[in-house]
Amino acid sequence: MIEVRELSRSYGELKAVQDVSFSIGHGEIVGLLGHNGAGKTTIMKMLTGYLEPSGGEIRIDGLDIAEQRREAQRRIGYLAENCPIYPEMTVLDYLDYQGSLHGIAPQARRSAIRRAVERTELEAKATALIGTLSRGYRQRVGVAQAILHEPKILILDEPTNGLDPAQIQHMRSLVRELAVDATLIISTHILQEVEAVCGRVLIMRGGRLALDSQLDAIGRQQRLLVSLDRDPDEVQPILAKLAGVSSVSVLDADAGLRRFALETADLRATSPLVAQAVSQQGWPLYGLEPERQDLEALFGAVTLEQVEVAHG
Ligand SMILES: Nc1ncnc2c1ncn2[C@@H]1O[C@H](COP(=O)(O)OP(=O)(O)OP(=O)(O)O)[C@@H](O)[C@H]1O
Repeated sequence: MIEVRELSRSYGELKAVQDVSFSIGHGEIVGLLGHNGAGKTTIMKMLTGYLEPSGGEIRIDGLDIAEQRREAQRRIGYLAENCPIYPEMTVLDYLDYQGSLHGIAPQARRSAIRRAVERTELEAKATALIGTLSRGYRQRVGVAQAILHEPKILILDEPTNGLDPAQIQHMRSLVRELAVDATLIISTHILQEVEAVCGRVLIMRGGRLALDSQLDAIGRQQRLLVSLDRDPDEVQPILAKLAGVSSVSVLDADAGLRRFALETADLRATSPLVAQAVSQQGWPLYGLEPERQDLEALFGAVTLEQVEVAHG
């Protein structure tokens, strides 16, 4: 449904997005995560055809966005980060205007607007001026605009940004409801957002795709964290050769202590082997524990500068 191959975008010297590839199937809800400036909005603008890539290819439903931009855009609904909304227009007038931009014929527009207003629960505010609405309602107007032409793909840039907890709950249930008959990409830097609604996560770091994983696979990953006061050059050859250990990397370092992350198929079997090897070397063992493997831990690990020192 969405195919992205080696996508890049530079702003002058700055490489905002570099060689990003992924494909997203029908009905998936994908969270695009990353710190500020990681490249999320730039990717979304390219996916929606509003920004030209410097390199690479995007296909929407088989259509090359560079060659069939209009056709591709008909399949996409987009809530931009700071959704440009006209404060002096009423909700209905704004949706009518957006409907015309989406190419919906005047006779079909009325029922499309009614449906979008119902789905976003905007009935009570339909005749209000947009400038008088709370942030939560304005976001709903943005979503209503994005779903007017019933797109197969919805791209929402920070849909809960600036909302209060009740509005966030409402937006989350709306997103889940929209996902019943559309493919969704949601950009956010809020991890709970992704955990609450997404099935898969793409994590960006410095313009590159650092991780692409199903959320249910994340809990199953097995890593053992070992805290030592030794150099990676010293530790790596010893730990990497232990039975079951497939890689050893430095997770972080603090006050002379390094945490090494060991990938292993069997945490239980590997732990005593590590303790034994460390003790045989005469190294003090400052910590030995399974990694807390939730999205937060994973996000921290992949967005930190991670130093890979070995692959067994
Ligand atoms: N029009 C522009 N001109 C120059 N640099 C830009 C432009 N738009 C974005 N950038 C830069 O490109 C990088 C990626 O920005 P982008 O907005 O895609 O990140 P983001 O992950 O969406 O961040 P945020 O979470 O803050 O919205 C940043 O360093 C940003 O400053």
